Amino acid sequence: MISKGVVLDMALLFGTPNQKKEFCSSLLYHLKSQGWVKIQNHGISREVIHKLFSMTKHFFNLPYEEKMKAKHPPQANPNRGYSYVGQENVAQISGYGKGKGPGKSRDIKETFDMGAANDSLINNQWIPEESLPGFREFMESFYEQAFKAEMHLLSALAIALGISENHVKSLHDRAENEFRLLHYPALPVSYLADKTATRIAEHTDFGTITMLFQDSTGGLQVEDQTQRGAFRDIEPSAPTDLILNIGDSLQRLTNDTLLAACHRVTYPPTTKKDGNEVIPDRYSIAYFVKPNRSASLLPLKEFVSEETPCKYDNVTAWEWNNLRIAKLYT
Ligand SMILES: O=C(O)CCC(=O)C(=O)O
Ligand SMILES: [Fe+2]
Repeated sequence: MISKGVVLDMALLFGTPNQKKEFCSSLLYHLKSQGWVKIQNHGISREVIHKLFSMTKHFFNLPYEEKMKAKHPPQANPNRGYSYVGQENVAQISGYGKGKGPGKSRDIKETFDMGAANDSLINNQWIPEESLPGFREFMESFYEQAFKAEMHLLSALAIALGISENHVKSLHDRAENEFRLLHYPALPVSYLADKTATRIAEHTDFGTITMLFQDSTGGLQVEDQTQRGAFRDIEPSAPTDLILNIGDSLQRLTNDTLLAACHRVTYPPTTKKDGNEVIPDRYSIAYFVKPNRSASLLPLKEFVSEETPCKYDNVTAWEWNNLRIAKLYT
C-alpha cells in the first residue's frame, strides 16, 4: 500500500473564512518546507483527468510518422509540438543555479508541448484531426480549465504571502503558459544503470508554479531543500491529485522567500537496480504557469528590505524563459 502523504483539500479555499485561512497557511507551510505540495478538489474533474491520461496514451501510441506531423522544431524555441526520444536533454541545464556545469545524461522520454489556443506570438502544432479525433478540442479545453485552477492557486498563494491578490493575478492574466504531455517508455533497468541515461534529469522549472499530474508508476523525486543533494520520492497517489511545485520565476518574485523545487524522474522506488527488471511506461502531464511575457521578474517590493536586499536583476518573464530553455535542444 502506497502512502499518499499530505494532500491539501482546495475545497477549503471556498469554505468559511477560517477554512480559507487554513488552506492558505498549509499551502505556504508545505511550499516553504519542501517546495511542493499535493492538492485535491482543485476544480478539474476526475473524468477530465482520466480522459487527459487516456488521450495522452493514445497520442504517444500513434505511429512515429503520425506524431511527427506535429513535430517540434529542432531548436528549443518555439516550444511547441512533438519531441521524439533524445530530442530534448534536460541535463544540459541540470547544474544551472547551483554554479555547476551541465550534466551528461540523455533523457529517455518523448513529449508534446502546447500553449494557449489564442496565443498572440506562437501557434500550436497539431496532428491531423483524423489521426486522433477530439485530441485538439480536448487539450484546448483542458488548458482553459487548468488556467482557472491556476488563478485560484495564485490567489491562495498571494493571501498566504500577504501580498495583493489582484497584482499577482494581473501578472498572469494573459495565460502565456505552457502545457506538456510526457511519456517515458518502458525500458530494462540496465539502461539507466551507468547513469548515461535517465528519465528526466534534475532541473527546476522556469515559471511561477507547475501543476503536475502523474500516473501510478513512480520515480518522481524532489531535492530536499534543507539537505541539498538528497532526493525524496513524490509517491504516486490518486492520478487526480495535483502536484504543485515552485519554479524559478516565483523564487525571483519572492526574493528567495520561496525556493524553486529541483526535481527529476528516475527508477520507481521499488525497482531492484541490479536485476533484469523492465521499468514500466510512465505518463505525466505538466502545466507550467508562467507570468505574462512582458512581466518583470524583479522581486516584489514586499520581499525587499534592508535585511533582505534585492537579489535579482530586472529581466522579463520572456527573457528568463528563453535564457533557460536555450540549451535544452542542443
Ligand atoms: O514527469 C514528471 O513527473 C516531471 C516532468 C518535468 O519535470 C518537466 O517536464 O519539467
Ligand atoms: Fe520539471
